[in-house]
Amino acid sequence: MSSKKHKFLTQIAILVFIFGSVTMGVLSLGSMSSIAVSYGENGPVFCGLSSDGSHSVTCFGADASIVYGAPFRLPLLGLTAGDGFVCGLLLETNQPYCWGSNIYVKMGVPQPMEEGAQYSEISAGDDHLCALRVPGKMPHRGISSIDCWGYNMTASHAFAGGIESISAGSVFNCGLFARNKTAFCWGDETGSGVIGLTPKNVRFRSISAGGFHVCGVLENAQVICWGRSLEMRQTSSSGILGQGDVNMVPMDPMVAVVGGRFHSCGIKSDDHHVVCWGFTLRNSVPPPKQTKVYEIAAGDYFTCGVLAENSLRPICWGTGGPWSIPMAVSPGICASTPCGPGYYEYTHPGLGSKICKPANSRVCLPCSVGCPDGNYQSTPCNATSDRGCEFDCSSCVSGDCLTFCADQKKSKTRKLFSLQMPIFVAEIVFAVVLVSAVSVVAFLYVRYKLRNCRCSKTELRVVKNRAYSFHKESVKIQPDMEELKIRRAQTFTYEELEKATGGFCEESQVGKGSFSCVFKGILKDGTVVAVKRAIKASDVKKSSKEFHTELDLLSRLNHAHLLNLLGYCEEGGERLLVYEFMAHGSLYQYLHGKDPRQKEQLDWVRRVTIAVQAARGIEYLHGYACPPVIHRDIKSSNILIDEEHNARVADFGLSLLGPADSSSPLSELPAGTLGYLDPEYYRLHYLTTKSDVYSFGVLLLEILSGRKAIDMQYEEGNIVEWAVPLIKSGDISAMLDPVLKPPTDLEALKKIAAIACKCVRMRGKDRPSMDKVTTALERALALLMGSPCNEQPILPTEVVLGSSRMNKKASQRSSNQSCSENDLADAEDQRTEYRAPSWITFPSVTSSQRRKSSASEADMDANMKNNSEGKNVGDSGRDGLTSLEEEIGPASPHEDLFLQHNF
Ligand SMILES: Nc1ncnc2c1ncn2[C@@H]1O[C@H](COP(=O)(O)OP(=O)(O)OP(=O)(O)O)[C@@H](O)[C@H]1O
Repeated sequence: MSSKKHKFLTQIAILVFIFGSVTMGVLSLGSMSSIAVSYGENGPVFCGLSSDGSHSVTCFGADASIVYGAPFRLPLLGLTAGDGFVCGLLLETNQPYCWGSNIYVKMGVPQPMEEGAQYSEISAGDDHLCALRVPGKMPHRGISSIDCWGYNMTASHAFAGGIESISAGSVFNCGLFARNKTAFCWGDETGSGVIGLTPKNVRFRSISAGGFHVCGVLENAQVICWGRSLEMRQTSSSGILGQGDVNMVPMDPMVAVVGGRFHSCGIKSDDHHVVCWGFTLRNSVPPPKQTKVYEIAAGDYFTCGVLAENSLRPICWGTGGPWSIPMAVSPGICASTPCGPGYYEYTHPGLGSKICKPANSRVCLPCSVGCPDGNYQSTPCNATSDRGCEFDCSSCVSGDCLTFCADQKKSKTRKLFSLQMPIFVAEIVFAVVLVSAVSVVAFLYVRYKLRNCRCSKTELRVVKNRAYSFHKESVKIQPDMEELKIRRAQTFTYEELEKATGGFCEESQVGKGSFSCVFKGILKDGTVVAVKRAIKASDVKKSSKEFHTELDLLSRLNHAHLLNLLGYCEEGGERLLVYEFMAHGSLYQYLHGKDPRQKEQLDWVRRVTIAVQAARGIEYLHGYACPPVIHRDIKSSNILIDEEHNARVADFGLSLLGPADSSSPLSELPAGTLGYLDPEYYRLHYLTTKSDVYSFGVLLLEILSGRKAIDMQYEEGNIVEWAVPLIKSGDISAMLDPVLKPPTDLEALKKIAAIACKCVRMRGKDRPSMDKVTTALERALALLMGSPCNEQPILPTEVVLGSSRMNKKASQRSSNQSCSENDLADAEDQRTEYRAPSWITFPSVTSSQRRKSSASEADMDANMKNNSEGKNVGDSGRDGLTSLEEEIGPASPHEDLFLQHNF
């Protein structure tokens, strides 16, 4: 092979490899990107690769050694930056070239570790640079090499398995394995405190290191962060830093994240807007609102992005950097293979594909997932363009949407008018003539009929009264109609839903409940939905109440683990609710369905994850909805599993709005499902949020044992009566689902069983509140997933939930503290420490509302202090079901009514 050809093929191989890593959107403090932000004594410097295809770099900022040292004649593939220096990967040789002033990193090409070594990606930390070697150039197959230069870092590292990308933090580095997409980190653990916290067995799309933390985008596009930034809370009291905790990640799905010193920013996947969290310096410029970006890169306290518009202008925020950057930069790094699934090829309307120099190379950008609120997807993402979204004119909320729809309506009307004017006029004339003729005939007929009619005074009064009562009725009807005008739910016609479900045919039926049948349907725009059709009940009033309660509740509630109501239809006695379709049915189907393989699929981690997610949904109903909502029918058939295998709490048909003070009882006729029903509520009609806690406890036992709540094929048919004594005797293996192999360490499941026991206590006030249950379950899940220590519950919790929890004290506590303390008790002590502020997790409620709710729980807890909360599960003799009569008195006279109602 000629050397020219060899060089050409090598370059293709390099570009192919680069494509694999770069398109994953790994940009950060030091990762490679088309833009980079350096920081240090002289302040931040922005560098960017030109968008004209020259691959030349230009820098802006106060540090002259970087601005004037930039090798603008050398074409670069990508950039990365550290403290006082910037590096680029040379397009021709695939070797790093650094410039600026940092005594630890050599300027110019860093000495290659091996003669002729070529690199696919570079990433800079504070005082070091790491580079990932091109696999073809490595001596051993299946071994990846990463070379690092700089302070305490100069070494060549070999890793078993392909590495997809690397990202450098302040004094550490992380990488992502290509095969199983798990993260690994190495470097100075004492200085960073990040390495030991790296989550195991968690699959990432991309990771991105910041100063002392790392954030990663999970496969479901949720972001989790881990690291030591919490300790900077101390620094904040000195007045240097603003508030914020980088571990408290917004719930929004994202396509990319970057890490700054103690903050991170991400690009939201539905609208590509920037979202930032964590510490920022006081008086810093906030991140841009409602601004779409293609790419972002962070320095220490300064972050920049590339505007997603034709100008491709950089935009920056934070502290101290250059604000005006008069250049157009490339929206990403050039790759030589076609964009893979989930990516599209960027084309600039003016420049076309001139952005990339190597022949047949292109910039691949990640497809957006979903559309912003109030929009629907009009076109899917394809090889050359992102998905398109259009305003949904049937559910306009924003001003933009209203203007757009009004304009559209106007232009449609104008078009229609000009095309159909003559027909229209003829139709109107015809209609007027017809209506006049009918009116005249009707008038003459009525006059003829009434000619001999004389009303008595009594008759007149009756007529008057009727008129009055009609008026009264219409007055009463009005608010009901108003009630139906729900902000988010859309109205559907019966015909639309009939079509969507193939005429409600048997094949499309996916489930049946006591009040309804559930059908799978496909709407006109291709959205797959579940249509819940109310069974025409003889007691119409009751089912109407169900219908309206559910509508009202669902349209107001908003949480990742609640089932979203999309719309409704009420026509001619038919009542239908339209929900998101849950591709994997219900937890009940998994646990007790006919196919035993389904049950096996739910391994322990999956089961506990579902429990945690369901707990979060219920916790939201209790603690964040205002007034609190009591579900009243928590059971496995109401826990649905979505496409991504996340749990969603469904069926609010039996929900009641709770009293504002969640500890005060609501006397209602008991409703719910046998086996899950809180004995206190059932017997005394004493309904609080703790009734849901009881049902949730039963659900936990069901998840652990794989048994139904009531299963008459066993001698002991009631799950609580069977499982609780076994757990209390310490024989947990006897109650675990025999279908699954028990985990090697039973500790986590023991903890969950203990939580379940507490939930099913006889007295509501002795049961933990849902937020405590959630926290305890999350800690158990962390343990199950093999977190290094369950003192750090953030990682697996975040991993699974993609949500944010904060752990104020975790980093302050000594690391040698026991990992096996009673979790629920711990959780109770640290309740406030793990609580994410409501604006992140639950945007529909204010934190003050949350605090109020927590306070009322705290009051309750104070009363409970002398109770069994602090006791070991095993020593609470009063928990036994045999003490039911003694504890809550005789059965209520309404018991029969309850049975009729439910069964
Ligand atoms: N959104 C959905 N997507 C997919 N399947 C669903 C959806 N909603 C309900 N189902 C299926 O339909 C079944 C019946 O649901 P439904 O809410 O009507 O009754 P239920 O909760 O099982 O019983 P009950 O009404 O007696 O409480 C569920 O168990 C589930 O299998």
